[in-house]
Amino acid sequence: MPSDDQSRKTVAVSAPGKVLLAGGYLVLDRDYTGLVFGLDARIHVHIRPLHTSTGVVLEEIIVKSPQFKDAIWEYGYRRSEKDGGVLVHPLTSSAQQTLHPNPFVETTLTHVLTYISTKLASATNPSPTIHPSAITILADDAYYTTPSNKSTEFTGEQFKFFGIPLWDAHKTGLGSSAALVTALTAALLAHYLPEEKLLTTEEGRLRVHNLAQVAHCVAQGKVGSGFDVASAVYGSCIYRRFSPSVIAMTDSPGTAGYASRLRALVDDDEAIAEDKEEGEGQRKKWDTQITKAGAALPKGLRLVMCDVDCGSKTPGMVKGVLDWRKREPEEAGMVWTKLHAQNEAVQAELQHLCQADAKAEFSGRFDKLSAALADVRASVRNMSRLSGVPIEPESQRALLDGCLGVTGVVNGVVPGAGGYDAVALLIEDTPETLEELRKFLERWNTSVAAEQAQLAKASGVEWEEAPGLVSVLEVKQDDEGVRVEKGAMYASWVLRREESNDDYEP
Ligand SMILES: Nc1ncnc2c1ncn2[C@@H]1O[C@H](COP(=O)(O)OP(=O)(O)O)[C@@H](O)[C@H]1O
Ligand SMILES: C[C@@](O)(CCOP(=O)(O)OP(=O)(O)O)CC(=O)O
Repeated sequence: MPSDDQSRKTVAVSAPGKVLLAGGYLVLDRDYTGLVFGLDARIHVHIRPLHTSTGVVLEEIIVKSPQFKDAIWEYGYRRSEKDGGVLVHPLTSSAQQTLHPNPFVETTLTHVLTYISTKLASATNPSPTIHPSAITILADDAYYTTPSNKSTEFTGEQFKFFGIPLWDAHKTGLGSSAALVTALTAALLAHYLPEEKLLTTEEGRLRVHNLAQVAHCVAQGKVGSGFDVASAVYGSCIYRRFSPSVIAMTDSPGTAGYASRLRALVDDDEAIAEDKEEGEGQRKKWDTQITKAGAALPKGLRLVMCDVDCGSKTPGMVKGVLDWRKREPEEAGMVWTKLHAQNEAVQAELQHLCQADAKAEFSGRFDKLSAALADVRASVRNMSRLSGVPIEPESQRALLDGCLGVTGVVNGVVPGAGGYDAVALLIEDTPETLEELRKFLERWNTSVAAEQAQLAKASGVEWEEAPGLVSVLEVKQDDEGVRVEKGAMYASWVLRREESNDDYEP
């Protein structure tokens, strides 16, 4: 076995989910910022060398999500000629893979392996071997609504077996794809490159950020602002996006010179980067601004997410809002300006409260914050009404208003793109407030279920018991971005599924 293969390490990396508390839609435009909190729900990626029992070296990477049924993706890869990079293709032997591709995994492999191939290349070894590996993805529970009728949980373990295929899982909207792409990017870099300081230096972290942004943008069709990848890398922050032109590489993997261009882009390398429009030697093409100061919650306040087990399709909503903005620039411009000022007022009040932490707590301490969030909600509803996109739909408005009636709930918003994803509340951080909130949601669910049953009866439809509609997600704000984890905590998951593939059978 070649010595560079032996030097490859088994590595585990995790990255956090997110909630965009303020700045939805506006943050798509570089003139505006978004306030994003990282969460303690993380996506974990474990990577190890893949050795075949025969010793035959295959160009293959196997990716598994063992918490879900049938979630195995097998990829072959090959270096393309003329510096075109590494092309990754699904191995067609897996029928599931054809039916259920995983573009986020595939695109990340293509881009990160291409980048790695340029980093490993040297004058004496221009085409270094990329050895096969086995990757395991594990997600904290909060990313998916637990199916009420399929509790196949392994007690005492950190991760849950969901008992359903990934494509049937209901997402809670915490940003699984951005956390996955970020953790996978960092894990691949740490595994294949002989680097110790990937996540402990600013430069290393920036490289993970740039590469993950490119891979996520390509997989997602370049519709997002990248706030979710930024928070997966850096944790909570105030985010100003990079200019869209930064990642406007018009060619695709496999075209001559793609690998060097990708490397130049990711490393922001003036020696190789050529930007004919902006002039040569333009270093710092990446103009992302990530500010950690000001993206914190004061002591005594915590974030709570309430899952509504429904979900919305963000790209369609983004299109709807942007189409309206194009159609009605004056009307939308007024909403943008007002909402921006209100978002900034929320940021300013949070900062003020953080600085005043040392002072004694007093009742009414969060009144100003509550009012600032109410202003934001009013403008978001206005945006909803004018654009015709259900950003804070009526049912979410009623839920938020209902929660506001619980003592200790400061206020809440439909985060990010809004719609029917989980709502975010800021509450006083006491066990009593959380308990009261849970009780309120139980009553809420009972009354919604009763209402639905009555409607069904009136229309003559057979009634089945309604599932729990709204629940508190076990998740909190957490400041830390992508980090290296101890591999040992994944051992049972990495091994269990290999020993017993029967577990995948329905
Ligand atoms: N546990 C997982 N294992 C493998 N891929 C996953 C996992 N969770 C999410 N993904 C990938 O991320 C996609 C969901 O991304 P997206 O629709 O952007 O939702 P989100 O808002 O959670 O990011 C899935 O279709 C899948 O490709
Ligand atoms: C509209 C947006 O500004 C915010 C969307 O935030 P969400 O948190 O709703 O995102 P998804 O996880 O993709 O559903 C689009 C963007 O900035 O990318």
